[in-house]
Amino acid sequence: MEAVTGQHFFFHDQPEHAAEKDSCHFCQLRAFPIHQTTPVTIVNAKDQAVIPLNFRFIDRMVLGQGVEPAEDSFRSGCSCESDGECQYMGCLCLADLGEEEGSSSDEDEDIHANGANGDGSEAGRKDKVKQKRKAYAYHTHGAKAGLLRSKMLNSKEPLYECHAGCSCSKDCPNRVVERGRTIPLQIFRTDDRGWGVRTQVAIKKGQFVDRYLGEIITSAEADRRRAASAVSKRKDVYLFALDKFTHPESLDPRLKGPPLEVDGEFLSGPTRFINHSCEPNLRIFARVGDHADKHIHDLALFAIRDVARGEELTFDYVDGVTEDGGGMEGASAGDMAKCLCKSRKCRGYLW
Ligand SMILES: C[S@@+](CC[C@H](N)C(=O)[O-])C[C@H]1O[C@@H](n2cnc3c(N)ncnc32)[C@H](O)[C@@H]1O
Repeated sequence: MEAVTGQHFFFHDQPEHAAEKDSCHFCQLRAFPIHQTTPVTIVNAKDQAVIPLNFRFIDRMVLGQGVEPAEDSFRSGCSCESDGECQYMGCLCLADLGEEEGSSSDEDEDIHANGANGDGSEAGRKDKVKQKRKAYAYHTHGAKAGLLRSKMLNSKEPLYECHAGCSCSKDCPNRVVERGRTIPLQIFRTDDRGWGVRTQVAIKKGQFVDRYLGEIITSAEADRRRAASAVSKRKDVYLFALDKFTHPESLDPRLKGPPLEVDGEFLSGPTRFINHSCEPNLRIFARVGDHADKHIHDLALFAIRDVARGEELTFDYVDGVTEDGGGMEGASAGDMAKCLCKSRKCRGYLW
């Protein structure tokens, strides 16, 4: 670790080291536009290991061969007249959501705190309850503004957000993932699971942490990479299928399947180093901006409980789903990767 940090601090601002600088992980992280306010740091106080040299930090998805975003003619966005409208029926970005059956307890908190026009009046509260409202994912008011509402935390529903093609501003409350990471993270060497990630600030339940980035590849290319990997189960931990909207009868040929996959093994952000826990503090959600890009939807990590500053971040790699419903039948223990999460709810194996 000292060897690489020394090179970075003493040589990477010199033009003759440009090639070396390009492959330096510290320089890649420093080049992120949000580095000054929201840095990602790397520390190893355990051993001499360094981040794999064939890995590169990126801050946006990379589209692999044969993967195309939607054509401009298929793009759309909402035409809401103000940011506040982007949580109600009529915002095109929420068009795929069912209407809510009455208000949830989460919404009641917003209503009681603010009333219809933010004046806290009882009349305003009643008006607001009467309004038809879409199942907008985030709290809009008060201390919880921008946090995922409780009912979303346990849901497998995708998050629909406004985006660059919309008429609302970049401050629209429905652009939480789009605005990006606001939490400084540290990649650190764990005692027993290689690298892990911890937060440098306290995180609130429902707060967005970061996206899982990587190279978006076709399913054929993902299969090829699995086969080429010496231990294919190991390859699986870096591959995530973008299958949230995949359906064999979809009218969109790109959503009929098989889905595209994200490979974070060699190109990714800090979330690629987050370890698994059977009792995690984060959960991964599918997030879509422009509906024309559902085939390349985002994978967004949110806190599902309050997380203390310095705590290691984890998510459940299989989101609680085991092939046989939780038991170990059908697979021999020798094939399975032992889980070291040490939680009370540990299932014993990663997959
Ligand atoms: C996506 S990577 C996470 C970062 C990884 N620790 C590293 O050093 O690059 C997944 C790999 O981390 C290790 N890992 C993650 N969570 C684990 C756990 N709960 N128990 C044991 N190993 C774990 C396994 O080796 C797994 O294949």
